[in-house]
Amino acid sequence: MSEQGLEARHVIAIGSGKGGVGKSTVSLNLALALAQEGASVGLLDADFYGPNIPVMVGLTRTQEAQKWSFWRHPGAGGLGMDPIERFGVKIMSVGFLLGERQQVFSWGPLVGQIGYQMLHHVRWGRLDYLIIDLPPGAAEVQQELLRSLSLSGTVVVVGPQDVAHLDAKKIIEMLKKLEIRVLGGVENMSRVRCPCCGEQFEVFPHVRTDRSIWSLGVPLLGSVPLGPAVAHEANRGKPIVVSQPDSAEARAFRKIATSVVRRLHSTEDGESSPS
Ligand SMILES: Nc1ncnc2c1ncn2[C@@H]1O[C@H](COP(=O)(O)OP(=O)(O)OP(=O)(O)O)[C@@H](O)[C@H]1O
Repeated sequence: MSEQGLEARHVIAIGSGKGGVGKSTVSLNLALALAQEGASVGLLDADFYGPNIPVMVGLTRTQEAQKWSFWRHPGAGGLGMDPIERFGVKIMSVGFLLGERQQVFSWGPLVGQIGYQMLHHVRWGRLDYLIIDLPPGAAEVQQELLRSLSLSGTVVVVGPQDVAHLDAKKIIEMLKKLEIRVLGGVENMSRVRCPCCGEQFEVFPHVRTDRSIWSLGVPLLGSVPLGPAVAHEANRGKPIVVSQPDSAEARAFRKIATSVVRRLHSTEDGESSPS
């Protein structure tokens, strides 16, 4: 799709019902896995309340912004803004424009405008995929942002807890109402992998299928185990897909990338669910 500054074949938003389930981790590692396959990839961190992608790629801004500047579209006499390239992915984040500890309380009315600006007034160049990390939840802010985007589809990230699925169902209902396609779900931190023997086990009680998002016919794109290295590497600014490409977690992210591409090229909905 091509509209003003953005020329992307596919724009994919990553959402979650709850915070902390790994939405940014999935967004980043999915973008990197697609880039490793030779695609031209952009990543827009639109998580207004917790823009964590900069930290996860080793970039932080300490200086607080005094006001939000609206820069103009590059083609309309404005300068536009360049994304920052890390590990082969072009990145733009709310976190590049605010201080790391800066809290903004009144995003509400501006979200649509800022979302549009970060999408269309940034010099992304030609992209195969633009991945968008949404704020968690299904409130007015998320709806406003989603309305301002022209999406190929969405991916919903869930944790292994009953309540994570309960909240994720709300975002799926919201996407249905907005007539936005759900490409599938990612189950993150579903199992813990023992660093000594590699054996995997569940920490939380298994979510009953009828209470899970899979009961809504959402296809499972892949499951990522809870691996301490994912968090350690992210804190060092080195995403796991880049720093430990042979790990079980990196392999899981690459499998998710393959599933996403497959889903983009299929028109069918409602596939497999986890056992
Ligand atoms: N599979 C995993 N194994 C271990 N740690 C993980 C995994 N996935 C994510 N984490 C860690 O969990 C924490 C939360 O992840 P992340 O920031 O991606 O969540 P989020 O859903 O985007 O949160 P929020 O929306 O509240 O910002 C981070 O410290 C991250 O490194």
